[in-house]
Amino acid sequence: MAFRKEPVFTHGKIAKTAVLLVNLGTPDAPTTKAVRRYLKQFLSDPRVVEIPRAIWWWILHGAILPFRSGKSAQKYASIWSKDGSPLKVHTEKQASLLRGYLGERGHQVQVAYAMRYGNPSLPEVLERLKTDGCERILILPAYPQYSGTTTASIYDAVFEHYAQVRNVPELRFVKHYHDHEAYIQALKESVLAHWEMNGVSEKLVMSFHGVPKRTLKLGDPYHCECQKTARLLAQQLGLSPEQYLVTFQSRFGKAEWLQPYTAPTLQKLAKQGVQRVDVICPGFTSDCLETLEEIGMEAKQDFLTAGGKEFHFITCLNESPTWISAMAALAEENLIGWPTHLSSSEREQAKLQAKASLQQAERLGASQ
Ligand SMILES: C=CC1=C(C)c2cc3[nH]c(cc4nc(cc5[nH]c(cc1n2)c(C)c5CCC(=O)O)C(CCC(=O)O)=C4C)c(C)c3C=C
Ligand SMILES: [Fe+2]
Ligand SMILES: [Fe+2]
Repeated sequence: MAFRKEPVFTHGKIAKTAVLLVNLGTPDAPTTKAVRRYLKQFLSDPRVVEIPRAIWWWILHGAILPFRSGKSAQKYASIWSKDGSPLKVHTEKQASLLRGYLGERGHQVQVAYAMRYGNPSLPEVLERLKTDGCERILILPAYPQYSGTTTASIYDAVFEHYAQVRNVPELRFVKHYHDHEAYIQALKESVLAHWEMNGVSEKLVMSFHGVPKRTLKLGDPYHCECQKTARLLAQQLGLSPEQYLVTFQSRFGKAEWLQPYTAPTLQKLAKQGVQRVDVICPGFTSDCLETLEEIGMEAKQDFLTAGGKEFHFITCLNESPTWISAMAALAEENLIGWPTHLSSSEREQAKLQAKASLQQAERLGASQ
């Protein structure tokens, strides 16, 4: 086994702490070539598709990549911003804001972000944190609900990287925060802000990314965690069971996924005479292809074509202040026991740095 090259151990070096926000990832460009590269990495992950490797290799390379890459690239092109993929733009801004919030709360931590698939890659960012002297790393997945297909895949990639490293840092992982008070509060505020601007709809549809149904029977808690998030959010909003629905979107392949599916449910609601729906995607912390295109464009069209009159998509948490402070609270709770607190002079310095990073995030926001 050949380990990665690393610096000689030196005495007295101050060990730093990092919070690493990890999201799913996205293509580098909305082109067939870049989408193909991304899909190949994503769909080759045995956590994502559980079909035996030899069979799946033929299906992936013979049927999926040649056809899906171009179609997906067109969809990506319809949501691409001048700064790049929305998922990446939001994740970068969130990390920058989180750095500011944690600094203001008196923590001396580095905050970085990485992608499970695509760039900036997890190995590349973990390597950079090592070079920067980070001896403690808290991994914060961008997924509130745990799933073997997403959260555990981040764990795999982290372990796989450190399997090649001699001096492995202290590691902590946030598993989930589907029922965390601050996350539910951030969702509640985004719905209330939407209602204040647009009035209240007849139904609030809470659409989560789907997974194959069999994973539920095989022990994946994802379905239950989605249901719990929905129940807590509905409670906070004072909604009765008739006023909201939980649905699952983005089905891939022919097998059954978690039901009810989002698009057919919206069509059914329109046919039943529901005139207006609000759709929120609580499982996505950043807007991305699945929310902006699949919900904001495709599902909207489905609802209107089936006779619905008004379709409102409630944007994801993105850079909302309650969400960034929820992330800061989550990080803080999981940093307990690690020496991240600053002396009073260091605190003053951190406040200045925090101000600078907030300004940088605002500049990034202004250029969006
Ligand atoms: C093939 C199986 C897939 C599983 C299982 C799956 C689970 C899953 N995904 C997310 C979050 C996101 N998925 C996104 C895109 C996306 N997802 C799949 C497939 C599976 N996802 C594909 C093939 C794609 C790519 C787009 C396409 O070709 O349709 C995204 C958006 C990424 C972006 O660039 O904007 C997110 C986010 C979760 C939370 C999840 C299980 C819980
Ligand atoms: Fe997905
Ligand atoms: Fe369940």
